[in-house]
Amino acid sequence: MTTPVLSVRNLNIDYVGAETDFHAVKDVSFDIAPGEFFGLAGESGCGKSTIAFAVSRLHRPPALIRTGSEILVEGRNVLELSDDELRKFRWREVAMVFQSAMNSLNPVLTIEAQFYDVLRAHGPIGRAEARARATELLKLVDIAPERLDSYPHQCSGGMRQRIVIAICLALNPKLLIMDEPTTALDVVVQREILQRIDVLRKKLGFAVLFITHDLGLMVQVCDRIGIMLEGELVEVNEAQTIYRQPQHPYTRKLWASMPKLRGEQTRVEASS
Ligand SMILES: Nc1ncnc2c1ncn2[C@@H]1O[C@H](COP(=O)(O)OP(=O)(O)OP(=O)(O)O)[C@@H](O)[C@H]1O
Repeated sequence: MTTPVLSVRNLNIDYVGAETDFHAVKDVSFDIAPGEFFGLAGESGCGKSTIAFAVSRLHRPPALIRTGSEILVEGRNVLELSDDELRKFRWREVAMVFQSAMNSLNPVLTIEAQFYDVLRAHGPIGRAEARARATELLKLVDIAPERLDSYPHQCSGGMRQRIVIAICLALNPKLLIMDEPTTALDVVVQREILQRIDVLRKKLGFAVLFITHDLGLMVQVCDRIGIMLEGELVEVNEAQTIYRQPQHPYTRKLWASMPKLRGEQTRVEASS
């Protein structure tokens, strides 16, 4: 069997308070295979983002990962990495697109400079080489190279989001975490971006951890889906099973709370 790109084992996370602790993630375990598109769904507050931040080692106090929890990326425990190892781990092994990623670009730097910052932070690279690499990366997300000279405010929301995704792919990560990456965008742009990601992960081989509360969107793009309820992972199944034969009563309840989908549910497929 191939080693999973991500293996989460008995993950317990508390938010430590002055009086009491809040147990936000409760003994969660799941695997993501290389190249797999894996979704985590559940209502707001069920702990999805807390998991995403822990996997990228971006969690901050008061979040506290309990002893005994394991997060393995290709078999290596992320929770034991030193600061130096962490610097190499971020972007190279795991890259994360946040909820409001399109607003995370630096407004006073050109797109080229923002690519340069990431590329240069991970090894010596000249301006010309960085520009060539950035051009290549922009092409992957269907953006013309002239945009390298633009500032973020000169690009649309959907374009900025695709630029952030291209920056995330700059160092060929094995896992791309996307936490509600398209929530602020209209449905057409949202769909286009997810189609692009689907094409890219097939072409480049990275796996995706996709987080959203939109189960309908999730079944269209994911291979497998985990359903979370109040910090617990209550069901993990193939996307089609989640759609056609949901096993857990809460998964059925989630569907019942969503507007009815009409006709056959088909996967999002796009040509490369
Ligand atoms: N800094 C914090 N301090 C205390 N509690 C927190 C903190 N951040 C999150 N929580 C709590 O932890 C729980 C899980 O939050 P989390 O953001 O992971 O949920 P989520 O499923 O990602 O929600 P959403 O879909 O709204 O982003 C929630 O009850 C939230 O209120």
